[in-house]
Amino acid sequence: MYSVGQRWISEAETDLGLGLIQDVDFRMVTVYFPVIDDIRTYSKENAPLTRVEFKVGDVVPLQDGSSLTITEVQEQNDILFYGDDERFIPETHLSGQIQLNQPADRLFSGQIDNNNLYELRQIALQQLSKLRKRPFYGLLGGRTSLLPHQLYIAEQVTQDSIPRVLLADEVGLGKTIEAGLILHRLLLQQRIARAIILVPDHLLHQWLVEMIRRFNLRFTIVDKAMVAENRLAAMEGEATNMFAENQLFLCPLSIATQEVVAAQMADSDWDMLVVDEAHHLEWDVDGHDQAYGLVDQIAATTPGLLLLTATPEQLGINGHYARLRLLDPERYPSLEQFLAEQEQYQPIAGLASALAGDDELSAVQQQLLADLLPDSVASDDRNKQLENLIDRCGPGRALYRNTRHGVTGFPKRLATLHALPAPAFAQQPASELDQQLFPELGISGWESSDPRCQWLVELLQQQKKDKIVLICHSAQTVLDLEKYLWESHATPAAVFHEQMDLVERDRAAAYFADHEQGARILLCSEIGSEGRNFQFAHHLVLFDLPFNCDLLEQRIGRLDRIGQKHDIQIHIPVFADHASGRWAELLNDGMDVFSRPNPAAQPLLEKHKANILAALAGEQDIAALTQQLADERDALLQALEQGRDRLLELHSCHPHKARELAQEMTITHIEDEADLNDFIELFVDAFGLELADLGGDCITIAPGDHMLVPDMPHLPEDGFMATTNRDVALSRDDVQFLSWEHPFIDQALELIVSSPAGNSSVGYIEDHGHRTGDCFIQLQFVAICSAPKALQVERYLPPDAMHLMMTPKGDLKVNEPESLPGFALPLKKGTARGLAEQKEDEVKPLIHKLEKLGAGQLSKMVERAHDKAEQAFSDRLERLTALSRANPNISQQLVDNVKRERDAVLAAIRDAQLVLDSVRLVFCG
Ligand SMILES: Nc1ncnc2c1ncn2[C@@H]1O[C@H](COP(=O)(O)OP(=O)(O)OP(=O)(O)O)[C@@H](O)[C@H]1O
Repeated sequence: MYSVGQRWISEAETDLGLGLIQDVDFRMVTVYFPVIDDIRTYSKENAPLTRVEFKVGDVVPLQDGSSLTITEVQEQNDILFYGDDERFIPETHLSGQIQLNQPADRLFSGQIDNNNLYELRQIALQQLSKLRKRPFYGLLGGRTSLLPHQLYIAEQVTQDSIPRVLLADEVGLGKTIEAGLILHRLLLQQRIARAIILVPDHLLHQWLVEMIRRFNLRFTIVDKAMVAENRLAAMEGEATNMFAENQLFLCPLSIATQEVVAAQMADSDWDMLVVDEAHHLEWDVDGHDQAYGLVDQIAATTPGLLLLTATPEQLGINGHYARLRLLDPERYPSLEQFLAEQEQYQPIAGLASALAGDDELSAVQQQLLADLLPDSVASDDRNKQLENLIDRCGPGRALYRNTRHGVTGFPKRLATLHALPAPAFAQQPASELDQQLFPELGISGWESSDPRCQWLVELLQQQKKDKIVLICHSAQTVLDLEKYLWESHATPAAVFHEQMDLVERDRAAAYFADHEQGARILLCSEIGSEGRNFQFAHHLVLFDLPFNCDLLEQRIGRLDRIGQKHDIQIHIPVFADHASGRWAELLNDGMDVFSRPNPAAQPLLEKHKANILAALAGEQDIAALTQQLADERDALLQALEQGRDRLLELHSCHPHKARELAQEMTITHIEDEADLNDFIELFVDAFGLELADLGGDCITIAPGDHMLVPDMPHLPEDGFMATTNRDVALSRDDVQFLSWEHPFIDQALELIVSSPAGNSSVGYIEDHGHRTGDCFIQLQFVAICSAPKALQVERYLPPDAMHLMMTPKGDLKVNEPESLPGFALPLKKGTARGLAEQKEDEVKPLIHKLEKLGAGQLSKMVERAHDKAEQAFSDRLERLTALSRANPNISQQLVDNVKRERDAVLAAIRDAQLVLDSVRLVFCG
């Protein structure tokens, strides 16, 4: 078969050009590829090579740069000689640049793909088109349950431009997941490439793991070693920006605020900045902290900004305003205006609720609607009116907050106060608040006389096997308690406090999480009260109570989060007749902070701070104050529920739409799962990978011995375990969750459509009603737009642009591949080649004719896509323009951005080209 000097082409890597056989032995064949000036050695048995033979009429380029129009072909000693009227050239002299990857060229030069590969290519094209058109593309591939409130936010904020929003869902409702969904979608759509996440130090690894495990997003951690290396390089005169090498970074706040790191970070270009626990960014009229300054600086030049906090007002309303200002400076020009607006939401919320509930509008509400939305008052569409009202007159488009009230399905919080006698050290007069609330601080050996310690031991005994999280104010208390439990009762505890380094903290959390061997109790200082996931436990001990209701909410939120399956038992040991006992009573009976997240609590604490402090010190009647707080709490809650919070709820999650979206996505996922399983089987088979069924909906995919493409990205050397079943993926971290959005599948799709694999094929059908030997010609065209992917032009002009089929009788079928009478069956390669050669003279001109016909359809296709895109953009623009007139929520810059995007999309559509993607001849057998 193979002879030295012959020209062959690699079927899998056609971009290598025309290869020259250099050596053949009894087992191997060696081919030199001039284009890459390199050789490849293949086993003779199954080399993916095709012999290249040109024919009379072909024009071929030669090594000397000239070309030859072939008029005669001769063969001597297995080598072809091509001649025209003047010369005869051996095939060795042909240029190596020749690339036979066009479908028709491949078909008639014998590079005929297996029918399965052709089918696979069609599936890949259709699937890519389907994915690109999906409004929720990028939100299905995460290893997450499809929760309506999260999907709604992620879809809403990524629809138009790159989001700048405050994700302020109550604790544990999934802000990290929402941020992950948003990042995943934007990265997949290539609308962003460079992102940095700033996190409190103790949440660094949790973020890293969540991003990889759930979204396959690999972030580079900025750590001390990286900073030291950068410093060293600078000292050696090789200064570089440490953020230049990679695209996705996770940086602990303590490192981000170091001068040299902050400077390099601010000097880098980012597409997205994410800040977790953003309430720590401190701002006041008089100044701000370093972290706020850094975020302010980066936010000014970065298109996307996500701030995450469950307790936006934890450090005061001013700070909340300042963070909103970072997101949208034009919407929030001054603190005074912001505070004034807070007072005016009630009538708007009343109107919004009436519209949402389809209630009859009162005369006052009708007038309000006319005043607020003069352009949509006449509309019958209540949904639209509601949307417009929330858009234009709500607390701002930058703020999203889901609450348990809206999301539902959470377990109960059951708090028990345990009044214990105050030990002697706690009865000393204490002027400082900290001394009153945390009397053990600074007292050595306190644990031996503190009844809370013995009480804790008893609690551990009572709860038998259940895990317990204990949170207290200080690291020293944690250490003392650990010692006490171990030395007095041989009870090991996991500890988590600020004096441990990050690795030790993660190890401690893992030790506690371990079901079999782990500790039963985790002792945390206040740093354990933020962000961490301890929902596998349902007993929480609040060993002391901080003077901050939002902080308490954060503590309880460690257990009361998505995934919690039990009611949460909150145990609160306090001292009777003591500040700690009085504080617990005020919190429980006055402000009601333990039974549910209570938005009225922190404002009440701030308002009555002086009286509360006096009551703690025993200088004021506690019963009267408790009653006053309870009365005001109910009134404030009612006002909030009827005002700001109601608007926020309506804006953050339209329950009906959110449910519909989640349902649609669930159905799509089920369909996807079936399609994807078929695709994986075909792909693995066609590309020479190994697939094994492990049972329980799990498979392994591994490299095979005869891979079509030697190095497949995202395919580890020893393969990987995977599942397409979301429930299995959610319960098993050791298997990858394969979806159409998984990088391995995404790469597989790209690999198929960007290579010639499957673009020329021959098959046959039985039971066709035609003469044996007749053939159907199938041509698939793709639309190519040379526009950045970020513009997502494919939403309007999907790649699988047109399918043409000519029947043996000469009838033309447009976009009806299913009208082929029967499923095309594969032929042996030799038979397929013979049939294609036989029909070449007849079919080649027909293919050219069909190609021209296809090209003629381009203008109509472009026109349709243009109209569709224009319509979509005009809806968006109309809304934005109306908003910007009526409400400062929308800046002119946003309108201009959308216009620019529209112009670029329309231009790309106008310049689209139609290209023949694949050809198949289907013979009637
Ligand atoms: N859609 C989901 N599917 C599966 N698990 C989820 C989902 N959403 C959230 N979780 C899990 O619920 C827990 C809480 O989620 P997350 O950490 O995102 O909440 P959060 O709002 O950021 O919490 P916090 O207010 O404490 O910072 C985490 O363990 C997370 O992995």
